[in-house]
Amino acid sequence: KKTKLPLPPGSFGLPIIGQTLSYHRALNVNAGEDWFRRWMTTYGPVSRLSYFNTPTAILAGASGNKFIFSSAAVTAKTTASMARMIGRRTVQDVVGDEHRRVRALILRFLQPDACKRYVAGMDAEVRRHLDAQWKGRTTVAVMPAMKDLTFDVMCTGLFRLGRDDSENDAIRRVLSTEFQQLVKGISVVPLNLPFTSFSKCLAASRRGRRAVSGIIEERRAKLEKGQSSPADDVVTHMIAEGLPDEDIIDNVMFLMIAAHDTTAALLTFLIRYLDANRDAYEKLVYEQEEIARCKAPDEALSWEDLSKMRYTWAAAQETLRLVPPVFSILRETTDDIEFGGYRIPKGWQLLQPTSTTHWDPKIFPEPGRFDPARFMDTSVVPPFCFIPFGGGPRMCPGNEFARVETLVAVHYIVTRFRWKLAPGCDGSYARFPLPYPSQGFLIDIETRNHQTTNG
Ligand code: HEM
Repeated sequence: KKTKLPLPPGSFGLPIIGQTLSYHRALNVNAGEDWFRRWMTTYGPVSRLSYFNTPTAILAGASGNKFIFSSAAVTAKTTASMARMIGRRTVQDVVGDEHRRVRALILRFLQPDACKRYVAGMDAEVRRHLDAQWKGRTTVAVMPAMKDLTFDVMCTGLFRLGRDDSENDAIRRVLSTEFQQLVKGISVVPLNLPFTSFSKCLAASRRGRRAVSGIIEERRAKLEKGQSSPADDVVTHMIAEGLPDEDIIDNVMFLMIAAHDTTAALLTFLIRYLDANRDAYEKLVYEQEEIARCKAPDEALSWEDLSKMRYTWAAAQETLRLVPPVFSILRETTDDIEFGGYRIPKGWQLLQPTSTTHWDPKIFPEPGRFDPARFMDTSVVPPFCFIPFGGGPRMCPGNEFARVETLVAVHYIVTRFRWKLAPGCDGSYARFPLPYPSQGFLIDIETRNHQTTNG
């Protein structure tokens, strides 16, 4: 329905370029929060701009979040670069009943009951990684190490790429290499010219898709021979449910992007904040040592152990507030909408920065301070203000998987090692658009003399 309401205030900037370059430049020097603050000081909480050559509105604050997570006239939107690298049939792209169906297929492997079954496998992966990449070393680049870890946890848990045969190891290596490249292209301008970084990402995407296609063939053969069941893993489940191969590939590619760098960023920045906040560090170590004390050497963590890690998860949530791996959420209007006294036409994008609530001193006093106590009782956090996993029907279905993985990893890191920022590493970071610390966040480590800890 057409209304007479005005468009939001703002500017579309220069043709084609709009505000894309200036916003991305700000992200690259970790000034995204300031960029939005300045924009909103000029134009107010509801404003317009041009992002990737598309009219875009910002609906800042809790009411804006609530609106985009609950309005029937708003749907998901993927950047053009993501769509070309990952595909156009991912759970994030499809809508309505199709979205519900694909999401339910994926959720079956991500809800708490499924995550319970992953704990032992995650435990083994974390120990294996710490033995291979931390033990005996004096310095560790945390982000690359966490990326390797979360990639392997995802392959083992979600995709059941076993550790027991060299073929699976080879597939892991191919996928890991291609995704390191792919992730660099998430929000670049999709210019497929020779030697652009985007063309390298597209080439990586093609190789990654071939590897995923190989996994599908192998899983289909097993299913047909009765050697596997749809309940075994998400790929076999999608095959059994009759999803076309191209859709399965798109979804596996999407899950691989969604599941590993985000959690790697959370773990890296949690380690960074614990280094800088000794009080929180001591509390968290105390909690983990109490759990370790009750375990036999080499006994894996259990689901019950995880339920005792309240302070650790509060510290992780505080990290997600301060450095959300996903800086802003993108949506699209499917109809004209009205919000805050303005009209936002059908087909516009909505760009929702998390920082407008995460860093609002009225919601989180002294927002720059790392204070896990804010999340010890989450019922006091006002609704729609803490949105690292998004919200509404498209809220991240991997939040429980990420929680379990984070708790298991932190347990072994803090009970087995001490760390401090390495000389010459300043702990700063940039966004591409995921946060990446300078030098990968380099730390000096020493092994703890742990009589009480397992592993
Ligand atoms: C700390 C880790 C993670 C963060 C911060 C995160 C954040 C997000 C955000 C902000 C969204 C968009 C939500 C929206 O549009 O409202 C999202 C979507 C999604 N995430 Fe995550 N995520 C994380 C881990 C994971 C993991 C481990 C998985 C899978 C194992 C996963 C799978 C997905 C999927 C499938 C979607 C699309 C959901 C849909 O469109 O219905 N994420 N995530």
